[in-house]
Amino acid sequence: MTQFSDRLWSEAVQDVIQAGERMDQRGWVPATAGNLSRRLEDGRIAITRSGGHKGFLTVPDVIEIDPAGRPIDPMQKSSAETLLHTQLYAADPLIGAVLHGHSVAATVLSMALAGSSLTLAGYELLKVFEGQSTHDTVIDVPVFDNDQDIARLATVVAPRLGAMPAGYIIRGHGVYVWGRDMKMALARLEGLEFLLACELERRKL
Ligand SMILES: CSCCC(=O)C(=O)COP(=O)(O)O
Ligand SMILES: [Zn+2]
Repeated sequence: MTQFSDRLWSEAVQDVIQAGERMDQRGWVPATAGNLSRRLEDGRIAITRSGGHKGFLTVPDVIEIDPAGRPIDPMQKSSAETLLHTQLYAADPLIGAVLHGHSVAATVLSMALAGSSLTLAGYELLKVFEGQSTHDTVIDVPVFDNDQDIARLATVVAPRLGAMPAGYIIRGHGVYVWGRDMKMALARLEGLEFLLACELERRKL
């Protein structure tokens, strides 16, 4: 490994650690919930180890996987949801970071909804999502039933991947959001979580 690629790896690991801290500050990664990944400019993928608190990540908690989701070191165990990250990287070469959190709003709202999508309309903050320039728009956020078989869940997610400007929700579980880099993924996650919290509040009125 060259000095240059070492630097890339260190930056990616720091991005993941800092994003985990930020998600924890917002209450989106309770207990051992959530997982985070970052694709490097050279194509390598850094992802969180399975288990452990994502708000207190250290350098060895971020490990390298190949594009199929296999840890480069077979002794290491990457996130149980690794395939949901790698399917996004495979679908879009512009994606540089993927975040998964378990917020109260995403969990409660998706359990209250019967359908396969949540409609968000009229919010100024919708403009945080790709291609949106006005509040006067409607975004459908896909909601998939939870499944402990992540490979099977990935096959259910796959057909809708092209039309997810705000990410997607797994019912009773959490959200998946991504971006061209970690900063963008965090902004989108913050935007989606804000809107989910708004929807939850609206239902109480
Ligand atoms: C107690 S959280 C259950 C697993 C999960 O949904 C999650 O996000 C964390 O799994 P990981 O293997 O990435 O730690
Ligand atoms: Zn999860």
